[in-house]
Amino acid sequence: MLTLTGITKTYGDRRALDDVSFGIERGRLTGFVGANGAGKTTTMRILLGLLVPDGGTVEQDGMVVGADQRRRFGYMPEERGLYPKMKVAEQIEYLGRLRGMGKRSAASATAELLERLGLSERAGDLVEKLSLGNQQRAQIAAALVHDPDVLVLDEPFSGLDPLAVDSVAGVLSDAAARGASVLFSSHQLELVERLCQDIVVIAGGTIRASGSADALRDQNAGSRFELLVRQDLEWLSAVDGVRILQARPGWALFEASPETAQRVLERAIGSGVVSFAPHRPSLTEVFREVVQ
Ligand SMILES: Nc1ncnc2c1ncn2[C@@H]1O[C@H](COP(=O)(O)OP(=O)(O)OP(=O)(O)O)[C@@H](O)[C@H]1O
Repeated sequence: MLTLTGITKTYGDRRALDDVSFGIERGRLTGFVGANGAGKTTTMRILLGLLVPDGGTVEQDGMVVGADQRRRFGYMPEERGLYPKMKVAEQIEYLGRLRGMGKRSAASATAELLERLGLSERAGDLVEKLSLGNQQRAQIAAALVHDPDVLVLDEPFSGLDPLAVDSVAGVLSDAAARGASVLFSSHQLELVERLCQDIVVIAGGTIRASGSADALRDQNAGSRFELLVRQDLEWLSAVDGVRILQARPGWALFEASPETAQRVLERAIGSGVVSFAPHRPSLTEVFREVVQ
């Protein structure tokens, strides 16, 4: 488990991170979400040792992370950084060798990753000849080539076509299945919801929520209920303490205390209730709620 504790970072007089703490578990994908300027890149750069925090610690299994552990990290920075004049496969192999791989294992890991990411045919092209999306796939291969223990990726899915999204999702999930701790930032909440077991939400430099996606959805289920009846539901808006969030004929999503919800249910029984249940929010709804 990789743990950040009490991280603060100030740029000039602007506080970018304020007491940021969360964990990234092995064997799971953790999605890092937050609006523009929330502090994701700053956090990831600190995690990778590219930026020094003003305070706080980064630990792996209880030990402060240093250069040795970071050799087993893989990362894709916000500013994509491959050499434009080098051939794709040569470059990924070279990066693998820099991280201590033998020539043959670097070559075979590169070939396998390029194949999985749909880039085999471009292996001999110069990086600068690739489209931006293909450069991004090459960058992801570079982050993964040495089979890292920890993977940190700044928006690995931005600008990728749907097939590329699927292949990148596949290689990240496999890395997690082999025991890596994987953290990636994204603005695509539906994708994060589909892929990630764990979520961290940041806003204005503070962590607003973190934990398993299921737990976050349950914790935020709170006071929302969904009601489906056979007859009309016009009476619902007149019930004291009910706030209707969405409604269609015979169906409504509303907010109410448990006691009020109980009264609604009693009334609904007379309207031919089909279903009545607490509403489990989507990640997008949780996100809106916790960043407010
Ligand atoms: N080098 C810097 N100098 C001054 N301020 C900075 C610097 N880098 C980031 N900031 C500020 O720190 C805050 C956090 O920025 P950061 O890049 O970490 O956000 P982010 O969540 O990654 O945003 P985005 O989704 O837009 O990439 C912002 O207010 C940003 O303007």
